[in-house]
This record gives sequence, structure tokens and C-alpha cells, in this order.
Amino acid sequence: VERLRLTRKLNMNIFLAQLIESTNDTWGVDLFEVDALSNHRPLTHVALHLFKQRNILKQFQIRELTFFKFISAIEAKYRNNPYHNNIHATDVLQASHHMLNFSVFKNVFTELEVFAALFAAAVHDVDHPGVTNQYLINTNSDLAILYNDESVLENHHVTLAFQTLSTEGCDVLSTLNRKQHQMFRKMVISVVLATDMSKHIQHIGHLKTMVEIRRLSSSASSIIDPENAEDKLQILQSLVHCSDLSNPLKPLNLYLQWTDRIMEEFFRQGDLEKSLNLEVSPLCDRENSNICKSQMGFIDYVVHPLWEIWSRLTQPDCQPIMDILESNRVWIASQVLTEDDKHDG
Ligand SMILES: COc1ccc(/C(C)=N\OCC(=O)N2C[C@H](C)O[C@@H](C)C2)cc1OC1CCCC1
Ligand SMILES: [Zn+2]
Repeated sequence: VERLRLTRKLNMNIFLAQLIESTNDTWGVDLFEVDALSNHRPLTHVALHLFKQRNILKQFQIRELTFFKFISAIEAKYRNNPYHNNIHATDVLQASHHMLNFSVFKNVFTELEVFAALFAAAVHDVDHPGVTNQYLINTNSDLAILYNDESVLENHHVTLAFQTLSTEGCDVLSTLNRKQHQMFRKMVISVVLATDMSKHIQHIGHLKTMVEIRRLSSSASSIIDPENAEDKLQILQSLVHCSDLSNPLKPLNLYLQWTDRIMEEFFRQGDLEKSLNLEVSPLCDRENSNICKSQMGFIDYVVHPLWEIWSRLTQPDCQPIMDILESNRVWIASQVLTEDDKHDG
């Protein structure tokens, strides 16, 4: 029996190593499997692997043990929410890594910009309480008071991330010089704050402008001017925001798990609102929800408008991902019909 147990353990570790290896260049890795096989430490395993694969630790002379301690401390500060947890952080990190490899970004970003974008993705929802900004504002929470109702969650995530750097043995930025540290901090703050859904429309506007300029100056082969730091920062903000809203563009079985999770998180908020005699927020009433219809709305009015312009900027590498969105939408639409019948009884 002992031999059987060890053999099974060995096979699990081999399977885990293969899954982690696939995060290098695969869209739609099953991070729920990575979570199960890694003793619920997907973020530490995947972040260490990707930062090493990109040679970031060597470039900035960051000791592997320091990075391990930092990312482990961050992972431990993610709460066990149904959706906003360490698996979601790993998902956004891996999607951001994947899209930084798009050919349109070749020779565009500096190592520091790549480091900042992936760092921001890994920490972007740390200590998320599983409720929305609006809920925190409506309940006069300490966080809303602290951040004056402005991007309350996002301010909290980035503050906590930088505070974690001063935990014993966790300062992954200690080898950066003053200028690098200043630029890194500016980029991480702006990328994490840009994940606030209230900035969603602005992302679309900036991307439309950039695509327009690309279309007009069709001469310029690579549309992104590596000298324009502002444009590059906006692209990194949109890259992480797109990764944050990438669930409907993942293989259907993964998309459906994320949908179940976000709905459970929203429903728990609705339960809290009911118990506090507050008005139940949209989509948060578990007694009265149409999951497929709300996902259709999410895809048609939030996700597709963003990804449509993002895919135009990043053509042709985004096409396979857009194809997944299209097929998922067709599947969801087919379920709406049957879901209606179910409700009609
Ligand atoms: C897989 O599905 C989702 C994945 C992630 C999210 C998150 C974290 N934010 O998304 C934007 C958001 O919170 N919004 C604010 C308000 C809830 O109105 C919405 C239209 C936009 C939401 C997902 O689906 C939602 C939206 C439709 C049903 C539940
Ligand atoms: Zn997020």
C-alpha cells in the first residue's frame, strides 16, 4: 500500500510539472487542476515558474528564496472566496504572460515593464473580501472610509502588495536602483488601479485611438512606439484588464466553473444585503437570477466590446482566443432557450 501511495504521489507531481510547463505557451491551462495538485498553491508554483522562464529573477538579481517568500506571502493573503481567490490571480497572471508574447509586442517592452505588469497581475486582487466596491461604500466600510469611495478595492490591493515587501525576507525590489524602483512602483500602481471596472470604458477609448493611429499610419509596421512610455503603460493596463475579463474566452469547461464561482460570490453578497435590509445589488439575488442571460449581457456589453478592439490591436495572435469567445457565446445562447423553458416549468 505504501508503494502505491508513493507511486500515486510521484505521478501527481509529474502531472503537476507538466501542467506548470504548459503555462509557458498555452491559453486555457486548467488552473483548477494546478490548484488541486499543488496543495492549493497555484500562484506560487506558476509565478515562480514564469518569472524564472522569463529570466526576470536573474535580470534583476532577485534571489529565488526572496521571490518565493514574497509570492507565498501574497498567495496566503488571498481569501478563499468562490471567485476572487489565488486561482483567479494565477489565471490573470498566466493570461497576461501569454499575451505579452504576442508578436505585435516583440521588442516593445523593457524587462522592467514586463516585471511590473506580471507583478501587478499576481497581486491585483490580494485580500479581496468577496464584495464589490459599491457594497463597501454602501455599508460605510473602513476600506471605503480609508480610500474615500474611490477605487476602494484596487487601492487596497496595491497598498497591501507593497506593504508585503517589508515582511522579513520578502523585498523582491531591494536590488532595483532608485530610478527603477520609482518607475516600477508607478507602473504597478497604475496597472492595478486600472483593473477597477469603472475604468472599463476608458480602456476601450484609449485602445480605439491607438488602433485608429495604427490604421492611419499604416506605414509603421509595429504600431507601438517603444519610445512612447505613456502608450506602453496604457497597453499594459489594458493587457491586464483584458486578462481580468478573459473568463468567457477560455475553454467552455473552465469558463463555466468561473461563472459558477462569480455567481456564488455575488449571491453571497446578495444574502448579506438581504440580512442588512439593503437593496440587493443587480445579479446578486440567488432567488431571482438568469445565469445564461446575464452572461450573454456580460459578453455582449462588457467583454466583447473590449476584446474586439484589443484583438484588432494585437492581430493576428488574438484570433484563436476570439474564436473561443464566439463558440462559447453560441453555446450560452443555446442554453438560454432551455433555461427559459426550465423557468417556464
Ligand atoms: C464569468 O462571469 C464574470 C466574471 C467576472 C466578473 C467580474 C469580477 N466583474 O465583471 C464586471 C462586473 O462585476 N460588472 C459589474 C456589474 C455586476 O455588472 C456587470 C455587467 C459588470 C463578472 C462576471 O459575470 C458577472 C457579470 C454578469 C453576471 C455576473
Ligand atoms: Zn481580478
